[in-house]
Amino acid sequence: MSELASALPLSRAEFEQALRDKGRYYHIHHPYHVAMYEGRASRRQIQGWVANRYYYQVNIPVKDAAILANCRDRDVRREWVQRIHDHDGAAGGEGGIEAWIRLGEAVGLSAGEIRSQEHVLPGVRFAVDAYVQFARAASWQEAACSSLTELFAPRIHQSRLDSWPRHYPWIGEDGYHYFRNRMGEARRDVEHGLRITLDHFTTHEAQQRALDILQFKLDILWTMLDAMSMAYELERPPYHTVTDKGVWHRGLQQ
Ligand SMILES: O=C(O)c1cc(C(=O)O)c2c(n1)C(=O)C(=O)c1cc(C(=O)O)[nH]c1-2
Repeated sequence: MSELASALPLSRAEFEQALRDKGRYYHIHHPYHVAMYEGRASRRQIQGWVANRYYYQVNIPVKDAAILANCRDRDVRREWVQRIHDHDGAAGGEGGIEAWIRLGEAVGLSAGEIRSQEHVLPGVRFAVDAYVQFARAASWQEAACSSLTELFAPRIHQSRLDSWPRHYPWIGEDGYHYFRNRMGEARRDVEHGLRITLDHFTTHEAQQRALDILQFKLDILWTMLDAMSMAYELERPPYHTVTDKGVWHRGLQQ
């Protein structure tokens, strides 16, 4: 192929397909996640996942606020702001963060324990912080593109709804609201994020960058589960060779 031909951009449909093809690296394939939906996860592994993922949940609206702060397009902001309401809860309604705490209670954690972030591992914290930092520093279009792992999220939420009640009857029914709510919200979010991405990244170089951005986000999700595998599956939490106490820091920006 000549250099000129290789520099041609993908068509809109081909570019969308290339983004969707990144789904093969989604954390649904991480062994920690596979163990959870195949019923091989211990109670402690599920509790550890829920407690650690709380840090992702509370940072999503902060990340979305950073996108809004960088965006001068009122129409985009009007649509994007809905994501903050979804997680923080609009007046009178429960938001995703509250629903996540209910999931935590349903798996046997207390609300205080979850909110304190005492179980959040440094590796999870660093991965999530990298996502928020990226959204602050990047253009709003690039940050919107980084949310596109949500293309693959309805399937992962569905996999939990299909398998968890069967494998883990000890989890209370009240815990499943979060996953149910996200099925519709993620589809709507992704339609918007995809529109922005397909409109903005139109040259060959820009499309390659969008694919790199999506890979960066996939790396974040995968790395979070790597940290959890070390702590709750391999029993090698940070400093395990030195102490059995969780001495790591709990965040410097509380
Ligand atoms: O449970 C999951 O596996 C999962 C994954 C993702 C994702 O792919 O980033 C999100 C969510 N859940 C989620 O609940 C959510 O609200 C969410 C927002 C975003 C984002 O990047 O803006 N990703 C995700």
